[in-house]
Amino acid sequence: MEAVGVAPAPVAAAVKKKLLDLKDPFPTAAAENGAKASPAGKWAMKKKLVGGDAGYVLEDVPHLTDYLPELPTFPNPLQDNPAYSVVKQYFVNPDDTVTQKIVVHKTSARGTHFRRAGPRQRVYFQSDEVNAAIVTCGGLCPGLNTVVRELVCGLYDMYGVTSVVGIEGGYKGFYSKNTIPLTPKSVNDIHKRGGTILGTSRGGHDTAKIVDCLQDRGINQVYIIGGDGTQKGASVIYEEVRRRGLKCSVVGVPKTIDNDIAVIDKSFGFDTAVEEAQRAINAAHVEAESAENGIGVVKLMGRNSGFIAMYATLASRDVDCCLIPESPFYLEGKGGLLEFIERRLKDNGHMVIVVAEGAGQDLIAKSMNFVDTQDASGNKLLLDVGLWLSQKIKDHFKKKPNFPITLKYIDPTYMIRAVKSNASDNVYCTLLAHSALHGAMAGYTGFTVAPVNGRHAYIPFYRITEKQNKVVITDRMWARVLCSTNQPCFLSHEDVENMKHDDDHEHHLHNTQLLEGDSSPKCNGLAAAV
Ligand SMILES: Nc1ncnc2c1ncn2[C@@H]1O[C@H](COP(=O)(O)OP(=O)(O)O)[C@@H](O)[C@H]1O
Ligand SMILES: O=P(O)(O)OC[C@H]1O[C@](O)(COP(=O)(O)O)[C@@H](O)[C@@H]1O
Ligand SMILES: [Mg+2]
Repeated sequence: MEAVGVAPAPVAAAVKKKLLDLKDPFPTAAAENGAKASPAGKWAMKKKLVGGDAGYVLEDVPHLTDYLPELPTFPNPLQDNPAYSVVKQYFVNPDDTVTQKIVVHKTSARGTHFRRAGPRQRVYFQSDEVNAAIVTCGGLCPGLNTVVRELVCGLYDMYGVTSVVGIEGGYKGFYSKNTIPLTPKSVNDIHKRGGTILGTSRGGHDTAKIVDCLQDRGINQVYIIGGDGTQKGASVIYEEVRRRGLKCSVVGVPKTIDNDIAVIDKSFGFDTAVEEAQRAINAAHVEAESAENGIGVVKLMGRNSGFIAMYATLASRDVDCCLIPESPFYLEGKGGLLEFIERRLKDNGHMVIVVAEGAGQDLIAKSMNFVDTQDASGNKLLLDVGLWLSQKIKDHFKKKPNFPITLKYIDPTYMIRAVKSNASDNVYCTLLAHSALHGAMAGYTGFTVAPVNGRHAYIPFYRITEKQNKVVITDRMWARVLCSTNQPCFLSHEDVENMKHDDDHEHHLHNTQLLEGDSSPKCNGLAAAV
C-alpha cells in the first residue's frame, strides 16, 4: 500500500521545480522603460509560492505588508455588525485555500491552490481612512452596474467607508476626467440598467499617469472591473504602486461577456448573454420555419472563444449548426458547410446557423485580401462573418435555380451586451464585489477575485492574463454540441488525432510541470461536472 500524504516522486520533483521557478511573470513599468528597479520593485517581480504536503502549492497573492511591513491592523468592524453577528464562523480562516484541480486520483498531487476570499478578523484600513475608487474598462457586459453598486454599498454598509468615487470612461478617465462621488443612494437602482454608469473605453492605459492620479488623490483602494486587457493593465498599475511604496490595494474584478478569462469558473454577464441569445435564435427559427428552405443565421459575440455560441446552441436545441473560432470549418466540397446546409434543407425544409463572430476569420480574410487592423486596446478588428457567410450561402444557391432559399441574417450582438444582468448574474456580481472589498480591507493587493470550483478565491494577476479560456474541441462539451446538431466536425481523422496529441501534451506539461492541468472549459463548472 502506498503511503498516505506523500506525492509520487516525479510529482514531488515538479513541485520543487515550480517553487524554485520564481521568474518574473510580467515586467514592471519601470523595468520596461529601462529604469533601475527599487528593492521593493525587484522583490515585486517574484511570484508568491508556498509549498505544502503531498504536492500542495499555494499560488498566493501579494499583501501590502510585503513591502510595508510595519502597517498596523485593526479589528474588523463586521464583528459589531448585527446582520453578520449571527453567522457561526463569519471570518475566513487565514489558512483556507481553494483547490484549482477538483477531479483527482488517489495518487494525484494536491496541486495548485489559491487563497480563499472573504472577511478577515483583522483589517489594514480604518473606515475613515479609506478612499476607494472604482473604474470600468473594455467592452460592455451585463452586470457592470451591479458590481459597482455592490462595491459602494458593501464598503458603506459592512466597513463604514464613506469616501468612494467612480472614475469616468475607463483607464483614461484617471488622468483626463473628474471623479464621480458614489453613495448608496446614488447607486441604489443602477443594477436595473444595462451598460455602466461610469462609462468605459478601450486604449488609454498610461501607467505612470494613472498611478500619479492615485497618489495625488490619496486613493488607497482601487477596484478595476474589466476583461483580460484590463487585468493586464491592473497588473502593471499594481507593480508601479508597489515600486512607489504606496499603501494602495489594487483589486481586479474580471469582466468578459465572452467568458474567455482562464482559471475562473465563469465570468459575470455570461449567463445573461446566453439567455438573451435565445431570443435571437428563436426569431431566426420562426423565420426559417415559415419559409420554403428557410435559413436563419445568427451572429453571437465571441472574439477568440466560442462559449456564448456553444452554450446558446445547447440551450436552444433549434440550432442545426454552430460555428466557433476554435473549430475551423470550410465551405466547399465534400464534408463542407454548403453540402451540409443542402442536405439539412432537403431533410427538414429549414435550418438555423449560429456563428460566433471570431469564427472563420481566416477564410474571410483570404477571400477579401484583408489587412489586419486593431482597436485602441490592440484587439484585432474582426470582419463580419455573419454577412460574409450569408452572402456565400446565397451565392451557392443562386447557382441552383431549382433550390430556392430564403435567408434571414440576425445580428443581435450589441443588443445582447447592452441588457441588464439577470437574477443569477446579479447575485454572482454581489458576491464578487463583496469578495473584492473584503480582500482589499484585509490588505491584499495585486489580485483578481473570482470563483474557482464554486468557491471565491484571490488569484494573482499573472495567472489569469497568461492564457485565454477557450472551448476545447477535443473535450466532451463540444462533442455534445456536435451530437445535438449533427453537424459535420470539419476535421479529418488526422486533424483529430493531432489535436488530441497536442491537448495530451499540454495536459501532461501542466500536470507534471505546473501541477494544474485541466483542459476542460470551466464554464459554469458544467463541463467538468458531467
Ligand atoms: N497589455 C496591456 N497592458 C496595459 N493595459 C492594457 C493592456 N491591454 C489592454 N489594456 C488596457 O485595458 C483596457 C481594456 O482593454 P480591452 O482589451 O479593450 O478590454 P478588456 O479588458 O475587456 O479585454 C484598455 O484601456 C487598454 O488600454
Ligand atoms: O465593438 P466593441 O465595443 O469593440 O466590442 C466588440 C467586442 O467586445 C467583446 O464582447 C469582448 O469585449 P471585452 O474583451 O471587452 O470583454 C467581443 O466579443 C466583441 O468583439
Ligand atoms: Mg478582452
